[in-house]
Amino acid sequence: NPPSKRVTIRGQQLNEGYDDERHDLIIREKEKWENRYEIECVLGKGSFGQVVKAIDLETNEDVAIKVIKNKPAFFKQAKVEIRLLELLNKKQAEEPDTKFHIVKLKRHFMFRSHLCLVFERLSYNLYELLRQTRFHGVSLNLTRKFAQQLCTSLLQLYREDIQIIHCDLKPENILLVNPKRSEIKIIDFGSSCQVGEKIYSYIQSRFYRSPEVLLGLPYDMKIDMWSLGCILVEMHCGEPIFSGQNEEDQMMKIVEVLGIPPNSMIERSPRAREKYFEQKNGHWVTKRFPNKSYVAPGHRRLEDILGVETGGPGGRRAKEAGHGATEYRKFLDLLKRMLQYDPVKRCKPFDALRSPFFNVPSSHTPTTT
Ligand SMILES: COc1ccc(N)cc1-c1cnc(N)c(C(=O)c2cccnc2)n1
Repeated sequence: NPPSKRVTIRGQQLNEGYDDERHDLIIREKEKWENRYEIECVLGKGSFGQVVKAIDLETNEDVAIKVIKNKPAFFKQAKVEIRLLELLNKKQAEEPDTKFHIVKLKRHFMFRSHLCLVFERLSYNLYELLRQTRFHGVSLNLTRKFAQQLCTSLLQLYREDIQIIHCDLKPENILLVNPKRSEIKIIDFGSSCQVGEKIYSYIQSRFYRSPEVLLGLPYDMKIDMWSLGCILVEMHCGEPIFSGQNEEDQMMKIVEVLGIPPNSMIERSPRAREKYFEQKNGHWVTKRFPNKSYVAPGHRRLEDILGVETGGPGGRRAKEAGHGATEYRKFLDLLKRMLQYDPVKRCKPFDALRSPFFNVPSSHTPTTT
């Protein structure tokens, strides 16, 4: 690294000057790594490190290289991601006709003390797609296509021989394969684990965090189904259904729509009494939150959020083909089964895929945003 690019902390160079102060590798465009990857630019940054755009000169493929921070904790979690993705790749290779809708990890290598994961390069994520709609949401038909692919993906993750919990499903972690098509893939298994190997209790991005995680209860793959329900409402309405500013606010926003959680969940929860609920006349009620106004529990109806009888979200889909009350009722029924408080009652991917919401003659489903 030329002296200008070298970073020193108290006179010490970080990783011989290759790393910046956040333990990320300093990326220099046009560099060639491992005499194979021509580096173009940084696509994005995350807590794990950064993603760079590159060309694999050996295969002439466009790739995305996830460059993990040069820190033990991130290295360790990335090794988990590699193990899980290699398991999924193996199953995909054994079952070429099975749809996984999960990003393909091509290989990994060490470079200047950074673990690097080489992925097929995908296009932009569903949050960026929502931004393109000025956060008005995509059509019900496109939402249905995303829903079917994501339910299919969860079906594979739930399998007895896989049992992977993604733990961070959100629009930013779902990427279009091609900017002009509706095919999507799930990325970023950096927070994932397998059932029986759960080590963290503080998981999932807040807006998509399941009730059982908010309550500090045991969790399993069902937490991803909760996140999926939240994502599907957001994809069609344009904004998150539960946009809590902190965990208390998150729970309250869920209570506004779904009412008070089941007694069995509250009574088993170490956090419930401390953070969210108290008993009054033998019933569980929400704690008073000063300077906060919430709709009474269960009084913000999902039917109204979707605009089932009123022309869709904000009435913006009135009279639009494929957006009648009948279609919305099917969508509503599926969402109510995904957004069940009790993970035992929450629908499984196998049942979700049999929802009437997915029975639409293909000739009627033009894809528009
Ligand atoms: C256009 O693609 C991207 C743009 C921005 C960012 N941050 C990532 C990507 C991108 C593209 N292709 C991919 N395969 C990936 C990933 O697999 C990925 C991204 C972040 C974390 N983990 C995996 N990420």
